[in-house]
Amino acid sequence: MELPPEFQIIDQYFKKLSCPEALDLTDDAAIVSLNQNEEIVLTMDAMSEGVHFFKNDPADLIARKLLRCNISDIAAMGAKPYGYLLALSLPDQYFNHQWMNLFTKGLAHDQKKYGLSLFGGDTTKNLNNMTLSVTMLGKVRKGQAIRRNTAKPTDGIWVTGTIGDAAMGLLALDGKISTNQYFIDRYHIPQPRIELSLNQIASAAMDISDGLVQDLSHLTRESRVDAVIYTNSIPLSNEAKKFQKDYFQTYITGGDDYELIFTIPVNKENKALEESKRVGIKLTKIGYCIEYNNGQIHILDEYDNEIKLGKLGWSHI
Ligand SMILES: Nc1ncnc2c1ncn2[C@@H]1O[C@H](COP(=O)(O)OP(=O)(O)OP(=O)(O)O)[C@@H](O)[C@H]1O
Ligand SMILES: Cc1ncc(C[n+]2csc(CCOP(=O)(O)O)c2C)c(N)n1
Ligand SMILES: [Mg+2]
Repeated sequence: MELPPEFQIIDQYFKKLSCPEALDLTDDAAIVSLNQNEEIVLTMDAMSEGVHFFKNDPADLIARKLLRCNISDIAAMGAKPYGYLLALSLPDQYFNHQWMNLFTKGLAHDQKKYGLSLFGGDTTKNLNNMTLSVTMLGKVRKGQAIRRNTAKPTDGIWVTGTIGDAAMGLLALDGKISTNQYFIDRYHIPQPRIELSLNQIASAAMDISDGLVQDLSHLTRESRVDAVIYTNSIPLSNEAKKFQKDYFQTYITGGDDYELIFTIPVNKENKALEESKRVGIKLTKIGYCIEYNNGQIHILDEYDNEIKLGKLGWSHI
């Protein structure tokens, strides 16, 4: 399958600047050896006003989403968060006690929750928009990071939690559906699945930021498998079930989920379900991998008819 434009730019211009640790700029994070037993996982996610969040969103929620999007990439690699660097580029109006105090309260709240600390950063003025950027470090036992490119035909395809709630939150905040606090909370406060330890269970993993189908297409392309997924199996919240028919494409292409999508060999499914029980995170099998034919994803409805989508997910360009 063809790369979305954003990823064509990365592939064409930035890949040639990268080192082996960068994994060809095709994964959620880079992996750098720390010592004999550990590796450092490195990722960076930026957020801009009007693109990732709303200018008037409460500062503590902006801060928490910023950390959580990055933590989600660490979780996608099967690593645990260690610390982060923070770059702020803000218009004048945000450099005041009220905004800074609330923003740093949000950071402090999630630092505590996820056992993180701040290593450093940079603060600049921005003449136009607010842009916030985090570089996050995680740690993982050597050789245990979970890559995107290691799924095999017959492996099951699984997701954590429920899909599509945050995309509905965005519609609610945009006034396109009536206001719904559950969806809005799912948009503002992602739940990175860091507690889940799938290191010796999953054959490949990534997080869903751009939309389930598009992100799965990265996993299939990199792993050189195709995928079959069933619309009926995609886990929806009780709220989302109320809207299902009209908004199904939004659920699977809207993004902002920060759930994990991963593959498991069939003989390890029981182990995965034990881990799910241990941490209290729901895992759902939505399909399976088949032999490679261009990394295609076949989406089958309840009658086994294949659904074709206009767009697979979010691309910035
Ligand atoms: N400007 C850039 N320079 C170098 N590498 C980049 C750049 N932009 C993206 N990358 C790399 O390209 C890959 C894909 O980036 P992307 O931000 O889409 O990550 P993702 O994990 O797929 O999505 P998300 O960050 O939303 O979870 C990553 O390896 C990332 O480090
Ligand atoms: C105000 C507003 N408008 C639109 C969206 C939707 N959105 C923006 S970026 C993105 C993908 C993840 O980002 P990235 O690929 O940069 O990590 C998604 C789903 C939003 N969150 N807020
Ligand atoms: Mg990611």
